[in-house]
This record gives sequence, structure tokens and C-alpha cells, in this order.
Amino acid sequence: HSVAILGAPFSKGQKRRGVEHGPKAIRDAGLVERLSNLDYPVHDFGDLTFKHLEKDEHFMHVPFPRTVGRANKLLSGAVSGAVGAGHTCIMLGGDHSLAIGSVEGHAQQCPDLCLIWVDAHADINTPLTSPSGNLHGQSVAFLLKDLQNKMPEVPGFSWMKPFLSARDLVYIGLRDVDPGEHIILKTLGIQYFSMRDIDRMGIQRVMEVTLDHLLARKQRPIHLSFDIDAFDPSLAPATGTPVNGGLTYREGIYVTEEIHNTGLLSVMDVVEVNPTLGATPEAVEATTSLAVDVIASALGQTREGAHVAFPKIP
Ligand SMILES: N/C(=N\O)NCCC[NH3+]
Ligand SMILES: [Mn+2]
Ligand SMILES: [Mn+2]
Ligand SMILES: [Mn+2]
Repeated sequence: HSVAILGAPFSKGQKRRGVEHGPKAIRDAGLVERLSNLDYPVHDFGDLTFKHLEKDEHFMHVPFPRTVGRANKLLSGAVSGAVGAGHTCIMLGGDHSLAIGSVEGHAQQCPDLCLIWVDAHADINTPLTSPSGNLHGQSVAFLLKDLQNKMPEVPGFSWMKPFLSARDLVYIGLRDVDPGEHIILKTLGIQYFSMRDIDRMGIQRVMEVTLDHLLARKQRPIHLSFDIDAFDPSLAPATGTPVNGGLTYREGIYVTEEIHNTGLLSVMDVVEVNPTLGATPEAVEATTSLAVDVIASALGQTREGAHVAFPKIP
């Protein structure tokens, strides 16, 4: 299969500047070269161009609803096109509001997809429960059929309707969940593994239960939405909402190795890399090279090495 890279330089799902420079920073860390070593064709589709809408008043306390909605409508078409052309798609953010368009576009091609959300945060606030109003903390609420009676009509999102069932979603890495989100997780019975669960069970058991939960009944395409802030801030400091006590490097790579080994990865988002937030150039480089490592691992790079069927031992 071939890999499509899609850059989404977008930041209006939150208030900090700089996350729109994520795609370039991840490419500058050598993404295309690393993936070319993996022996499949890599198509870099470049970056989408997002319009900033002049008139875009708040909806309740939600900023830029129409700008975020339009960006996700554009992204949805691009992801749908890439998946429809047979590519495994890597979407480079940009903030996590982009998952609305990425998952929706993926679902246009693969309505039976399942979603693995790797993140310090649940991003499942509704406009009514969100403390900040920022749409990057509400992405999952826009996707779930089970939340529709709790969601107001947000301007800019009339192009889509929710399609995902709560049972088709698993969270890994949670450690900063708002009260309104916790009520939703519990009420909908969403399967999640917080950092405490990872401490108790170990990442191997977490992945076993995650993949059984999502795939035992039926094998189907996986959408992996990876927020770089799932990692401990010591590993990924250049991000907008760092939270102590995150994934180790080895835990994060194990997650992506296990997902690769299903052979079912279809779309991966890598979001919230903000190269303007690293305290030093080394901090930025640590964050961007980590993003490249998790993408390469999700696409089949192995720690034990690999070789083709031949050559014989020289
Ligand atoms: N990185 C973030 N989500 O993944 N920030 C917004 C969530 C804050 N509750
Ligand atoms: Mn192609
Ligand atoms: Mn997120
Ligand atoms: Mn996050």
C-alpha cells in the first residue's frame, strides 16, 4: 500500500499561536525520508490552504466556529480522497479540532472504522460543558451519535452529521479530564485507559484489551488520532497543553507497533505539535523527531530491524 501525507496548518481550534507550523516542523524533522526507508511509495500531498473567515462571531463562548467548521469540511474531502485512492493517510496538524474532518472524511470511505484516541485529554466536551469553548477540546463530541441530544447546532458544522458509536472508540493516555467529560465517559460507557490504568495493567495488556474491544467482533479499519501531548512533557515539550505523567517513549512506540501489526491502520492524525512553544531549539527538535518516530512506527518501522525475503546471508 502507499502512504499519503496531508499537512493541515490550522490553529483556530484553540487560542495559542504556532500550532499551524506543526506540519512544516514535522517535515523538517525528516518525515518523508524516514518513510521512504520503509519501502513503500510515499505521496506528500503538501499542505491544505485554510481560509480565515472575516465574520466569525463566537457561538456561545466558542471562538471561530465557522472557520473551524470550514477547515474541517475541506480536510474531510482531502482525507476521503486520499483513503479512496487507496492510501494510508497521515494527517499532520495543526490542533486537534482537525480530527473532526479527518475522522469524518475517513468514515465517508470506511463507515465501519474504529477510533483509537491517544491523548492526555478526552476532547469530548460539548459547547455546554467546555470550560474554555475551544473546539480542539470538543472534537469527539462532534463525532458521536450517542451525544447528539446533548449537542447544539454549531454554525459551520451543518455539512456533517455524527456517525461514530461510543463502543467504537477507545482512549489511551488520559490524565486531564474535565468533570463534564468524565460524566460523558461514564454515562456512555466509553472504554478508556488513563495513565493510572497503564500503570496498573502495563501497556502490553492495555493494547491487548483495546484491540480485542475494537476488533474481536469484526476486523475493520483503524483511525489513530495521536495528540503529541499524550507523551510526557519531558519528551514532547513543544505543545499547547502539556500535562505531567505522560507516556514514556517506549509506551508510545509500543502502542503504534501494536496498531501496525493489526495491518488495519488506515488514517493517523498527529496533532498539537507547536514548534513555537519549545523553550529551546533542542526542545522543539525533540518534539518533532518524536512525531516522526511514532509515525514511522505506526507504518511498520520496527525496533528489532527488518529485511526483505532475500538476500541470503552474505
Ligand atoms: N490538547 C488538548 N486536548 O487534547 N487541549 C484541550 C483539552 C483541554 N481540556
Ligand atoms: Mn498513489
Ligand atoms: Mn487532543
Ligand atoms: Mn491533548
